[in-house]
Amino acid sequence: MINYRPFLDTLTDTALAHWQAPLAEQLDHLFATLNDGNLPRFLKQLDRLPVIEGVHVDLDQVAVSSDQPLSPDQSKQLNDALRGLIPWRKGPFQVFDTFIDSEWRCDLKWARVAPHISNLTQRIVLDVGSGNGYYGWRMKAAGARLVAGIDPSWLSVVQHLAINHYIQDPTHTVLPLTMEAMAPDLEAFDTVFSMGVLYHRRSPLDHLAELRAALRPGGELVLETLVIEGNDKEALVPPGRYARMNNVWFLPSPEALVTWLEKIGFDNVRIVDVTQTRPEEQRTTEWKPGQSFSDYLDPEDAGRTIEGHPAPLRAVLVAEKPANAERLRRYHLD
Ligand SMILES: Nc1ncnc2c1ncn2[C@@H]1O[C@H](C[S@+](CC[C@H]([NH3+])C(=O)[O-])CC(=O)[O-])[C@@H](O)[C@H]1O
Repeated sequence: MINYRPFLDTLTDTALAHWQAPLAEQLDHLFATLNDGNLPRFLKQLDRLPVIEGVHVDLDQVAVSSDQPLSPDQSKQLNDALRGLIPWRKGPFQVFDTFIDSEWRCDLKWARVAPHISNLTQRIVLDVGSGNGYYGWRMKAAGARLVAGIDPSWLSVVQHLAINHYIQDPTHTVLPLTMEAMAPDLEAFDTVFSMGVLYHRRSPLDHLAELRAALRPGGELVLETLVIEGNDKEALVPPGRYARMNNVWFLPSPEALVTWLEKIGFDNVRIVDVTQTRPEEQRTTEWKPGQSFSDYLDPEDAGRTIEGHPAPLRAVLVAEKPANAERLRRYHLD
């Protein structure tokens, strides 16, 4: 249903060549057994995207423009098709004369992350929970050779296709996979990002082990997640919801996260940023109507969520898989 062949072809002659055949088979099986009415509905929006000539791409701004101004018909078709893929949680994107003002200002997170990571030039990157691939474009702008985003949300997958419809880059994709469903132990990526995913996992240590298994020895993990203030032994398991999300499991302190990473076999673990989420970064826009960050906080106390938990605080950690890491057994806990 989605042609991943151009991406699969880019894996030839890379450290991911051994992933090509199993991934192709996994995607074939996924589409052969798929029973999801949303995907065809989302894909229909791609057919409405107008043909536009003379496209220029600015990946730093995640912007596409054209030599020629768009005709009123082209502008309307473009805007209608992109609005057909609302809600846009991640962005922003400038798509010719349409500015997708997404719920999240992902450029703000990228500005917190980018100064602390290894140079991405020519690196092969995995972005776990990539959403619609906003960060992948920033990684490509920073020189990455190949970026594989994975995200189980079909809307995110199709939003990526809408943007890549004009950028036309086969070396950046969003695959409809969870981390758990990805081929285990690829041991091939130079950098693995997991941003905004750890707290959604019931077994966060298994998630860290899976991330480690995807990295080549000497590769770098960039981990971003919700945290709490506390000592190196503390983590919050919020009873019920957290900031109205019903799938939040573990919010460790940054120091506890360091301990978890070291226990799973990462070296040189560093906490490089801790930032309180602010309403400027996550808010309702016309591209994501309905409730957003401010509605998730206690109206009387912005330091608390609506449920009374500590308000969202996010940390970025960077860690290395030891260069001489031996293949560890399943779950890497031994
Ligand atoms: N098991 C899983 N495996 C892979 N992806 C998953 C899984 N579970 C959920 N997701 C996906 O992870 C993303 C979490 S959002 C972070 C997006 C981006 N990284 C960001 O940092 O803004 C959370 C946030 O908004 O903070 C969603 O797109 C899920 O579909």
